This record gives sequence, structure tokens and C-alpha cells, in this order.
Amino acid sequence: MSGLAVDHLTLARGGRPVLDSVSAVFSPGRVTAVLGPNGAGKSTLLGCLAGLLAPDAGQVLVGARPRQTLGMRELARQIGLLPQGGDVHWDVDVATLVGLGRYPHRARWGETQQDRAAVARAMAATDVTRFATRPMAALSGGERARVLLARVLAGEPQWLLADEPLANLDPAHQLDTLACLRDVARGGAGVIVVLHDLNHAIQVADEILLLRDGRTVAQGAPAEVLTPERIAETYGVAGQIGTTPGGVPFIVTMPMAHHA
Ligand SMILES: Nc1ncnc2c1ncn2[C@@H]1O[C@H](COP(=O)(O)OP(=O)(O)OP(=O)(O)O)[C@@H](O)[C@H]1O
Repeated sequence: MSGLAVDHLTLARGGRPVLDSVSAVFSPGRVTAVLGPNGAGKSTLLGCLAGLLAPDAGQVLVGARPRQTLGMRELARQIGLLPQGGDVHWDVDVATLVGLGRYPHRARWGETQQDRAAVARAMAATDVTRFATRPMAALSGGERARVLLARVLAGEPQWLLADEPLANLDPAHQLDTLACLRDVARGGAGVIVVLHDLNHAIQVADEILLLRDGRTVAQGAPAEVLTPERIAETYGVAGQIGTTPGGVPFIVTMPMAHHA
């Protein structure tokens, strides 16, 4: 499996340019965090990568192949998307919903042992096994969010695209989810995750793609990309970068005026 790439991707939505000649390469076995202010084009980029949005110009390459040469089923096996703020509004139990994530792999004669094992692994990784028989409507927002991640994980995609997967999660489950994304990458898949919290990004990411106004500001290692200057230029806030006594890097953001 080689990389996933966008090459001079350009797209207007509502008559306005939303992606403006964005080029980037994503690597298997690595977590890339996509960062940028509201409206920067992060979700639009994921939509293009997943084949939900067609660019006006430029292209998405899956391996070395233009995305449009892949059939729907092949694309669904290769790329799993967890959309932003996704939810379900029908009466379905957790195990059934997670099982739907196996759909691109399902053989004609039904569920295999491999399907059942992948569903069990995905539910364990997201800590939803104990909800297996519960209807989705009987779960909290954060619990439902974890089930939706489990559905994507069950498909064991080669590329996991997750758009703000930590929204609605408590701090412990946020960290669990970041660890889960790292595990997915350790297993060889490429992970592309949209995040807002810069601390989550530096914790989880091998690489950061920073967008603003539909353009790439920078792509590279977290320490190279998230400098105080870039944080100021991109977000309009002051960022102070430090390290805990245990060696964990952190970033504190504050209004520019409060920055000495
Ligand atoms: N369906 C749409 N029609 C018209 N414009 C859209 C549509 N969806 C998004 N946009 C616009 O495209 C731009 C990029 O949106 P996008 O959702 O990709 O941003 P984002 O970086 O993911 O933002 P956020 O952090 O707020 O989720 C925004 O200015 C948005 O208003």
C-alpha cells in the first residue's frame, strides 16, 4: 500500500473557493492531524479524500491511482470516513450498527468469523462492548460517538479519516480515542484526523497539515509546524509551548493581548 495524496485540489462551494490548490501526501502507518481555524476547509478536504465531493480541479490519488478509477466497493474498503457530528436517527442496536461497517467486505453468503472478530475488536477498542445489545437511542451523545467510530473501525480501512472524533467525549475517552487512532496507525493503516485541540494534535500526530482559508500553511512534524509564530498567524492567538516534567509537550493558547 502506498500513500494517499491530493494534488492541487481546488474546490468552490457556494460560489467561494474553499480549497485552493491544496497538495499533500499522507503516509500509511502514520497519524496526520489536519488543523486550522473554522472554515479552513478541513472537512471539505476529508470529503474529497473519501470521494463524497468532487474537486473542480486537481485530483485525489489512492496509491498511485486516481480516486475515480476505484469502484465504490473498493473505495469503501480502502477509505473509512467518520464524518463530523455524525449521528443515527433510527432504532438500531449497537452491535448491528457496528456490523454495518463490515458491509464493504461482506461475502454473498453472509457474516464470516472474520467479520464477527473485526466487529468485536472495534467495539472493544472504543469501549462499547457492554452496550452491544442496547439501542442507539438509549446511549449518551459521547457513547453514540464511540459506536460510530467503532462502525468505521470494523471496516478495517487502509485509510481512516476522522473528522473531530473527540467532540462530545469526556477527557478519559478522548485519550482512549487518541490511543485507538495510534493503534490503527501502528497496525499499518494511515490515519487522517481533524482536530481543534492543539494539545491533542501534538500528542497523537506524526505529522500535521495546517490549513487556513483553503490553503496549506505548513505540513510536517508537529514541533516544526506548531511554532508560536504559525499559531499566531493562523489562529490569531498567542501560543506558548512547554514540556511537562515527564517530557510531554503542551501548548497553552491565550489572547494576543495577554501575551507578555
Ligand atoms: N454545503 C456547503 N455549501 C456552501 N459552502 C459550504 C458548504 N459546506 C461548507 N461550506 C463552506 O466551505 C468552507 C469550508 O468548510 P469546511 O466545513 O471544510 O471547514 P472546516 O475547516 O472543516 O471548518 P470547522 O472547523 O468549522 O468544522 C466554509 O467557509 C464553509 O462555510
